[in-house]
Amino acid sequence: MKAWWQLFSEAFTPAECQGLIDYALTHPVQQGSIGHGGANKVNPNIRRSKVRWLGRQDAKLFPFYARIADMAERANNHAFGFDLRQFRELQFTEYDAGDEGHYGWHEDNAWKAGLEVERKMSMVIQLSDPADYEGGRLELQNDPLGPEQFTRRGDVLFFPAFNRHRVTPVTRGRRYSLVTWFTGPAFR
Ligand SMILES: O=C(O)CCC(=O)C(=O)O
Ligand SMILES: [Fe+2]
Repeated sequence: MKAWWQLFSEAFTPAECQGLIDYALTHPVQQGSIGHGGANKVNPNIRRSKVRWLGRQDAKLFPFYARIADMAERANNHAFGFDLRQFRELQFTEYDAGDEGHYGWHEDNAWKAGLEVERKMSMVIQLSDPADYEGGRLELQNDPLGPEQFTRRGDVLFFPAFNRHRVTPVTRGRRYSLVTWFTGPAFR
């Protein structure tokens, strides 16, 4: 592993980001949960956000998934060197100032013994125009992002799932992000 994160700045255009938001909002909404596998729980103290799942089988999204797969491979080859086999559905996330949308410090992998496959690399895409919200900063524990980094619409960030991170409360407006995880044989 050579870095704690890898950023592709403005990899998607504002129009692409808006198109994704509009399309994602047509999907059924759920309350964001925490935990993995069968143990998913809703705990608003740790996480307050709404999620919508964008299916892997949706032909409309194939080109988009292909671009993500390509970037993921470049990020992994360049920065992490993990053994990754596949990636999950896209999670479209909504954080609203109205209910102080946030997600407290957490890791995305499970650190559970006996797992065959686990989340190893995480990805977040910044879909919202930064003028549309305040707060809602993604913070990384290891090698923190600078104040200007990962603030632009269309920015794509990859990091090891075990780099602890959080999203600070949204204090004005609404922030949308797109998240997915790349899995492979569990860390040993
Ligand atoms: O929305 C974000 O910026 C990150 C969300 C996150 O960490 C997660 O869903 O695991
Ligand atoms: Fe996360």
